[in-house]
Amino acid sequence: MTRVIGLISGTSVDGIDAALVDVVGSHTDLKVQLVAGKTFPYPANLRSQILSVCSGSALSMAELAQLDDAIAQEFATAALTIQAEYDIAELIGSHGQTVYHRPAGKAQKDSADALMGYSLQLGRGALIAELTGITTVSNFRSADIAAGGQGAPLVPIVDACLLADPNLSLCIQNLGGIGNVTYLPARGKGGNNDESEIFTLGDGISGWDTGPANSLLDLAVQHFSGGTKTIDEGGAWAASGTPCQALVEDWLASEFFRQAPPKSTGRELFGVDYFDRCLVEAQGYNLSPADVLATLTELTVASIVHSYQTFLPAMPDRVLLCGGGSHNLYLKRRLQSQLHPVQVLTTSEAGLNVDFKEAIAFAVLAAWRVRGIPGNLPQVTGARTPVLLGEINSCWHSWA
Ligand SMILES: Nc1ncnc2c1ncn2[C@@H]1O[C@H](COP(=O)(O)OP(=O)(O)OP(=O)(O)O)[C@@H](O)[C@H]1O
Ligand SMILES: CC(=O)N[C@H]1[C@@H]2OC[C@@H](O2)[C@@H](O)[C@@H]1O[C@H](C)C(=O)O
Repeated sequence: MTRVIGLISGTSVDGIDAALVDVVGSHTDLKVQLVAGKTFPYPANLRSQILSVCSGSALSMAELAQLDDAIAQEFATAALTIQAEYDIAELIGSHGQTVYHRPAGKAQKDSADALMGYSLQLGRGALIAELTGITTVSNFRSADIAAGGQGAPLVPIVDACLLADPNLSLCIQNLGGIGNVTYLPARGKGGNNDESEIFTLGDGISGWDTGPANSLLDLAVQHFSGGTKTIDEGGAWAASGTPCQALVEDWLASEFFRQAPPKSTGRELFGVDYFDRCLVEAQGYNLSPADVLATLTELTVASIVHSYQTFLPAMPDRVLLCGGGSHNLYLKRRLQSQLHPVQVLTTSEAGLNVDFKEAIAFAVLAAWRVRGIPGNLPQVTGARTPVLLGEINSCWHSWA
């Protein structure tokens, strides 16, 4: 058993999810026990600095260094706090804070080469290791990208190990700032049922980013509330509106939703500029703020359902939701209605906490990294091969 701390702040930039996890086994025998989980909100000024960088504001090198260290310090404090009342962890897996994600894509003008991806997560692991005295694995996406992959999503392999069902095909649908799905065929049907090797078992598994989940909803809430609210609690505001289907259909016709996997995205596409364009287009339909929120919720729902219908071999038997959007009851209800007769539940109902699944996944990926086990699924990210994910920042001084 290895006690590991998993740390991540996602595209919602709401704070650091920290999970103290006991990890046992490796692939199909993988077991995790969540000892403690807590979200540490960013200080308001740090959050707005990060959001501004994510929306394309320029930064000097000195400001970049300052931001990187400020984030690393918050992550280190989260790690020290989460384990304060428990036996200390041997390892940290820190995803860091994504501030820029450029997916691998089509050839650049005048070049035969496909454009390589680039993804930047701040909160350097070396500083977290130094401040906590715990060896820290960080920078998880770069090796997959160097191998020609998208660098995302990375969680599907952990979903496969922890959630695959012998009899039911599943979609594990994350509803964070951005949405992503892992498709898991029933283990007993068609797929390889080898208990020892996830990369052959990975045969029928697929996964990709589905598009915006909450990023546009949060921007809309902030806009319509004059900055007094950050989220639509339970989806109540959106539930009081009516979605404009004509707008949803227009938006769904855009390139990202038509693109076949492997694909990933971020706030670079579904951020402030996209939301501003949505607002302009909504003006033509005379929509109230509640109608705009309902319409943006419907975009999330339609993009998910459309991508399952288009890119999966068959609709799943069951969808398990996770991420903050699984607390949005209106979003959940609309998904349930559009996916009918597919059953919609949450990963918590399958034993994996909806709020800490991503942090748990990076704890597992860190444990694999130090044991020399690759962590990407090439058929998901598009990488040429499985690769070791993450850089190990050893903490020598804690051994002295
Ligand atoms: N009670 C709630 N009601 C409605 N929405 C909620 C609730 N709780 C969380 N959310 C939504 O979930 C978002 C946070 O989700 P989460 O923490 O999973 O995102 P993230 O991890 O930052 O994103 P990503 O998975 O894209 O990296 C919030 O910004 C909000 O929109
Ligand atoms: C670049 C980046 O941080 N991508 C995140 C983001 O948030 C959701 C979606 O976009 C997903 O693909 C990815 O995160 C999860 C943790 C992943 O890699 O599986």
